[in-house]
Amino acid sequence: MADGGCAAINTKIEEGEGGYILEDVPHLTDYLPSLLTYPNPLQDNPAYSVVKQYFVDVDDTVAQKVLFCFVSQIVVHKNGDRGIHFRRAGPRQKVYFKSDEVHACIVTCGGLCPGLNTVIREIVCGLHYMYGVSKIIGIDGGYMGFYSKNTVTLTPKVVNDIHKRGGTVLGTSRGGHDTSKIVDSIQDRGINQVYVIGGDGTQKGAAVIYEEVRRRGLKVSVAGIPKTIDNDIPVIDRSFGFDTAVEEAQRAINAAHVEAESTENGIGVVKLMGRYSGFIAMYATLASRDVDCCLIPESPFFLEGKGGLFQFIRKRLKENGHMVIVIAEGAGQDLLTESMQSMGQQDASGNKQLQDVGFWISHRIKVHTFAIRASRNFMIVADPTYMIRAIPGNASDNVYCTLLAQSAVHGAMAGYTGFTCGPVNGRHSYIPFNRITEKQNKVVITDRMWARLLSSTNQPSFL
Ligand SMILES: Nc1ncnc2c1ncn2[C@@H]1O[C@H](COP(=O)(O)OP(=O)(O)O)[C@@H](O)[C@H]1O
Ligand SMILES: O=P(O)(O)OC[C@H]1O[C@](O)(COP(=O)(O)O)[C@@H](O)[C@@H]1O
Ligand SMILES: [Mg+2]
Repeated sequence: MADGGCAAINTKIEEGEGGYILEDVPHLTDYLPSLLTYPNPLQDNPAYSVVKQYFVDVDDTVAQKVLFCFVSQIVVHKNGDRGIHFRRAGPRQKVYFKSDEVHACIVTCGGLCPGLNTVIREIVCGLHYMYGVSKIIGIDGGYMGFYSKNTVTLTPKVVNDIHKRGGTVLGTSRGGHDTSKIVDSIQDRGINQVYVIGGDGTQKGAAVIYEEVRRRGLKVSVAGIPKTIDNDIPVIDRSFGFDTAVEEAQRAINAAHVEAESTENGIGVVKLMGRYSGFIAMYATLASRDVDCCLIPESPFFLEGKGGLFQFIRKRLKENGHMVIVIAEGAGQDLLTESMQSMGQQDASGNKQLQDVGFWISHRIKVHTFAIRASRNFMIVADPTYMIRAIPGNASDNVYCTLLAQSAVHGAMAGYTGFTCGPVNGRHSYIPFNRITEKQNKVVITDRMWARLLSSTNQPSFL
């Protein structure tokens, strides 16, 4: 696998007076200075021409943090508030591609996520209806599809209904990122806009594709659309599909709760996705109100002794006669490796493969409650992990996916490249790849949201 970092060409920082910093994204003219520009075809589009100030000012930027002690604006110009800013997403007055010159491709990589098909649909429709583009292809089966599979022709008709389906119509995969073969394929096929939909691994892959494209001096825009069901991508407000996943997770929690409360001392355990971040578990718990204890990777816990999980289970069963435990898949991995042999295995993309915490914890609880006769050992273990991500996006995610897709299309048409897009403080922005791949967004257990959870479940903090 290639290494995703090349700070020199990925970092474009502009500093203004008074501490203003723009973490800008690359532009094709950074290495192809004499490119021609064309008027944006949207200016003649009857739907958009009525909007006042439809085009985004080239100098508009979005503040990462709104400093209320200074100016409390989110969109500012150069020399505005101090702090980090990103370029505001949206249509520009000038574009760097003629409609009939564009040959776009779309690829989806990594794990599934609700809304993937909506993003594909809206890139195709955005390119077609807003910019008059007709040459759009889909890459089959993730990065490796660039060099090992045939492409799929994408038209508004082909993608018309796909947002109603879960998964990705293009297929996806882990591993197989061969930068030079991918860029050879881009070059050989005459592709000049690459839309890459995927998580942190995918965006690292997109960054190296951009670097190689630039090294070869190609007029190719590489645009990323961040995807992760775990909501662990930093900088952006939230990731698409997360809202849908939380909603679906609630259904599983409800089922576990109904089962648990229907029997004496019933315990429902619901295992949810969240490799390194417990956002799905935390939000599903807060939303459902049926959960007695939520365990996430960011908050270590222990089983035995004073203040431990077993003591809490005994107390809750005594009080309520049943309980529901939600556990994120990455929680308690340190405890598992102590009691099981660590496998240390990785998937094809190099992600650590986790041991099954749902199976482990339910087994440990069963043994404990049996020993103390606190329960008749009735236990339901719900593992809806794949059910919450293999579904279509809900209404809110679908609207969000549309905005993301349109931001990416506007950015590529305006000649930006090596960027990913997403809402920052509610405003869609173009963000350099390195900013979203250098770290993960995690639940901060000293923040108010986790405190709200602790107070709503009244579980121990295990500190
Ligand atoms: N550091 C990296 N450099 C280049 N490609 C990468 C890197 N990490 C992951 N990839 C590629 O990105 C794709 C998706 O990565 P993966 O981690 O499986 O999912 P996600 O993008 O959802 O995090 C895979 O094809 C993988 O080979
Ligand atoms: O079974 P798979 O495809 O490896 O997916 C499992 C993983 O996918 C995730 O949903 C995250 O996937 P991504 O990194 O692709 O966003 C994790 O929560 C989970 O550990
Ligand atoms: Mg990932």
